[in-house]
Amino acid sequence: MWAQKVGFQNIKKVIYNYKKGSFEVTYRPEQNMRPILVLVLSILIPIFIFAEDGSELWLRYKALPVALSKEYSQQLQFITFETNSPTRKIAGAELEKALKGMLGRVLSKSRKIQEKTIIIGTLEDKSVRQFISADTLCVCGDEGFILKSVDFKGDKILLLAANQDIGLLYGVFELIRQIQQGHQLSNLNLKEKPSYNRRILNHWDNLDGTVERGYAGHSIWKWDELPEKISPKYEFYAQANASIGINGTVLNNVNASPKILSDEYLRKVKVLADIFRPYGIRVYLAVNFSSPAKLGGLPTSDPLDEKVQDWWKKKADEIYNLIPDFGGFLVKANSEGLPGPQDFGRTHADGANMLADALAPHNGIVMWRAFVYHPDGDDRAKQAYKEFTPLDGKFRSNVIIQVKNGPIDFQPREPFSPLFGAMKNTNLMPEFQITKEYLGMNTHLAYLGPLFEECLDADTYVLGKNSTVARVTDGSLFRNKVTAIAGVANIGEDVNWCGHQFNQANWYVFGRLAWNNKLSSGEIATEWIEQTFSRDPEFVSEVGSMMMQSREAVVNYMTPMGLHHLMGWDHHYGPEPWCAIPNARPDWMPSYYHKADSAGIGFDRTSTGSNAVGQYAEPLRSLYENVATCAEIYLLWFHHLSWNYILPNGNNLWDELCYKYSSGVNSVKSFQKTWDNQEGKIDEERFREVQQKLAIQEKEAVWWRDACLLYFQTFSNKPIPEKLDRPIHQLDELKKQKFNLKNHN
Ligand SMILES: CO[C@H]1[C@H](O)[C@@H](O)[C@H](O)O[C@@H]1C(=O)O
Repeated sequence: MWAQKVGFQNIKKVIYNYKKGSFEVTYRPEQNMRPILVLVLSILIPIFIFAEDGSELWLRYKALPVALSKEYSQQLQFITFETNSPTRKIAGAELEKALKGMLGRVLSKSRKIQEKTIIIGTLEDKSVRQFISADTLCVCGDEGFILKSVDFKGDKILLLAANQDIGLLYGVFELIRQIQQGHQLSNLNLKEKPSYNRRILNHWDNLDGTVERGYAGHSIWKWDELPEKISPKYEFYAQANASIGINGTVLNNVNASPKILSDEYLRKVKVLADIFRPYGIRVYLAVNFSSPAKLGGLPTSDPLDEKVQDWWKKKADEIYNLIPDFGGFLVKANSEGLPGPQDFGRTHADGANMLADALAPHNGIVMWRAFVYHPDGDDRAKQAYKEFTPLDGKFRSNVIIQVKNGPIDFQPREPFSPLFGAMKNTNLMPEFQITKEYLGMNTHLAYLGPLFEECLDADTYVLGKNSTVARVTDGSLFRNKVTAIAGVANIGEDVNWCGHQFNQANWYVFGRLAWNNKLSSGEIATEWIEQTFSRDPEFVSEVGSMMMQSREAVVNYMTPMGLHHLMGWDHHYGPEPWCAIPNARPDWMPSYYHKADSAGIGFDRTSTGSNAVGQYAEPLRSLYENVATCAEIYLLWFHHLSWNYILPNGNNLWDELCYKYSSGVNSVKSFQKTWDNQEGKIDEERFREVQQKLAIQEKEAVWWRDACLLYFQTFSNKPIPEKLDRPIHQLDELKKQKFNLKNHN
């Protein structure tokens, strides 16, 4: 009836015009209701389709409170900025869009410098040269910038200066951030230079569109559509990355298909590289070491074979012909069944150097992963160090060894990998995992800022005190020319990009720490919340504190006190501490790691155990070795302790484990309350989505607690302390449950 009244029966088709941002309606002959219809559709349908969903990430540019907006509007009225390059155009457009959104106005372009102006440019711009010298700018390097308030005829104006256009784009994003957060512009005096030269996302995206350990849907790279069809997401991806300083992306999985280097795929890669270039983002590819044989048809892929070397050289030439600023290769070799130089009796250095020689004429680099372990009977945690330290100094200068933050595999908590600092004559870069393979994937809320920070700030002591992982890898300790940091991306084609609204914060914090490894994860959380959700001080403080506790909560309900790898061996999601598959690799089984028995629990890595402590520099080695000085967070990583072992707080080990698991569950319950308090402060859609996920997280935290405590209790034979909640599950039932990740996500 109603539809008939407004004339819906007359509509032939409705198309959304992306460029105009409105709907176009085609009618059948009678068009008497046309104007009303257009109005109704243009208002209602966009609201329905484009309700808040997280797709804009942190680039929302919401209107600021009137008073604040007025204040900024008074300070900023004119802009002097020649937007004469693709990067400058992007920077100019972004600033305009942001100011329109936040202040409801745009700046007037002006060539003449006058009060209330922002001047943006490099030393090529006369307006900038008036205020700054090459000497002052040289501290910013190629990508940094200076953003400061300068005196002008008794007034203050803003200056954003850089050596290169890309620095201007980064500076514009910084200025937008400052305004979004309501900071005073008149006191601004920022001199920025990124901590690492290469700040790279690693996509574990397969060519068939699936993503290894990806929990946000399929890959955003549409290989079957490229090079002809270009998704609008590619550009938004570049923009989001540039906003946090990421300047490189490895497009494909480290478990690499040789096909990525085929002519067909390189043409697709070129299209992406062209889109990313003005955003300062270089493309890199993960390569399969057997490509010469598998793709090129050679009889071998031996790195010392001249034909193989020649094949790689020609391949590099072909790539650089298409993509002149191609970044280089990422290689997973002789790891988890992948081919590598050891297949031919050669070393990692032989393999990496061969590729490095092919890339060197084009200034490309090789990122060679140190994620290696073999079921050889020795402690898995020791293997990368054992395999790589003898090769120190043997790698070419354009090779960098990519080392996971911990010695095992992206666990909720691990001590830092002992390789950091142990190879003083080799470039080394940290690899973090942004996708939360072992921390609840797209369901659990866990902000990884504190995890990344814990590793970067950890002191390796290799050159005495303050030899942190950050300084070991960013060139400040060993003066490396090639510096880099990588994060395994959590991006997919889900509407909100990352599978969980709060997973966006992990992409964000990775980028911000890669840009400046001295920032604190708490500061970054605040920035992210203010841009993504709200500037309401109560919201920021409550949600910020929830985020800051969230990773520790996961540690507590999954793997407290240094326990690790208790997850199901294949899905890595839920608890399976009992898992023992006959004939499977022992180092994939949880029992390999917890070593629970009637005497106690934990992995003895002291000098009388596997002696993994021996790989750390003094005084760490002794601190870890001695149970009395080993930090409680790493206790069961380094020690096998009796259930009766008494901790400094007076609890025995069993009781303390029970308290820790319970406290993890209680934290999640408190997160639920915190979040419920925020109702009405943000849009309904994202509010409900997070609320529902927290409810699942609470259930699963209880699942984790019960599974681990009930199972370990079969060894400890001790009761759960009186004060604590009782398990709600039965161990037998839990063991029988067949967990299927596919049904879960
Ligand atoms: C790409 O493979 C991954 C594998 O899926 C993952 O379970 C493990 O964490 O690490 C591997 C790696 O880092 O190479």
